[in-house]
Amino acid sequence: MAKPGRTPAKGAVASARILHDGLVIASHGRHCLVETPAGERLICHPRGKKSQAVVGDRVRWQASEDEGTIEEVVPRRNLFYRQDEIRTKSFAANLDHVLILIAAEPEFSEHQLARALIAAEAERITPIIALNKSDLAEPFERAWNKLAPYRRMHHGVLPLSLKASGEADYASLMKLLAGKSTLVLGPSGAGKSTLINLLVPGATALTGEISQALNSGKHTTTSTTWYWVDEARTTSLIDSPGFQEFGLNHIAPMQLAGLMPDIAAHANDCKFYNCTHLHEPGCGVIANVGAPGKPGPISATRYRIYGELFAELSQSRY
Ligand SMILES: Nc1nc2c(ncn2[C@@H]2O[C@H](COP(=O)(O)OP(=O)(O)OP(=O)(O)O)[C@@H](O)[C@H]2O)c(=O)[nH]1
Ligand SMILES: [Zn+2]
Repeated sequence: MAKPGRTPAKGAVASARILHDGLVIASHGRHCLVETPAGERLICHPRGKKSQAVVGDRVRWQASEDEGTIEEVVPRRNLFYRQDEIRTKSFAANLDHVLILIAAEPEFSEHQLARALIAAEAERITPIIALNKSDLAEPFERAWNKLAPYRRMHHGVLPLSLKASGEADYASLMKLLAGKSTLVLGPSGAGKSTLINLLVPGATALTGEISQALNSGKHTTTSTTWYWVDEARTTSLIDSPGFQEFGLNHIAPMQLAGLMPDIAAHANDCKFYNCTHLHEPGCGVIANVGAPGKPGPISATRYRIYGELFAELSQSRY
């Protein structure tokens, strides 16, 4: 925000009653940082419940003193969120991709990965899985093998070594991400900061400035931040914590199979139209689950995750 033209916008103060376009690039509590089409940034407050915005939202705002009020949130094309028994947490809106970054080390949780992929499918957001630290040969091979079912699914897996081959990784990431808005998620230690700093030099410093602006000088971290990768502002990365405890309470148990592509591929071959794929005779899913020594199109682990999630989501409904 120290960049010329990017200070909280004094120039944005205009006569009242005029609505301006803006993009929400960070939020903290109820207020957010809004960027104007000219690249100026200012703090805005929601007018009421209906104008509560999240990062990635396009908004219409009105100037007030040196700040603004959000008068309207433009209808979203999608909203990536998680939901547990207690609360709903929105990560970001209007996304093209969710990039899930995991690494050879520390070992990742397949359960957590499966949950994030399901949440992305539910909002029709294209997921990308990247596996970092390919320089750690042995753990990488183990993780790569564990990802076999995901490599076979439509999204594939992108191998990275962000520290060892930054330049090559920059090129392969940009090939996928150019012109798109991508939310980056990942467990702690996978290399999320390394990735963001590779694509957005100075991102860490920028985050500090943004959270200071939003918290009136206090040093607390903002939960979600939008970064432009290019000067022309066509490619963006959104950094958000919260890969852990990925609640899927917003998804109905009977929706689940359709959101897991390897299971969905066989879910229409069942004898009963309302098959839960848990125990029914003539189930096309069960018939395609692999067993030790007999790999099937659906991995035994993926099928187990399906069953566990089905039980969890059935329980949370009552
Ligand atoms: N061997 C190896 N280490 C890497 C690679 N990329 C990142 N690291 C290291 O992994 C550690 C974690 O990287 P960060 O970028 O801080 O990870 P993060 O996901 O942001 O982690 P949190 O800050 O805990 O959320 C650091 O010590 C990095 O130097 C890589 O390609 N290979
Ligand atoms: Zn079935």
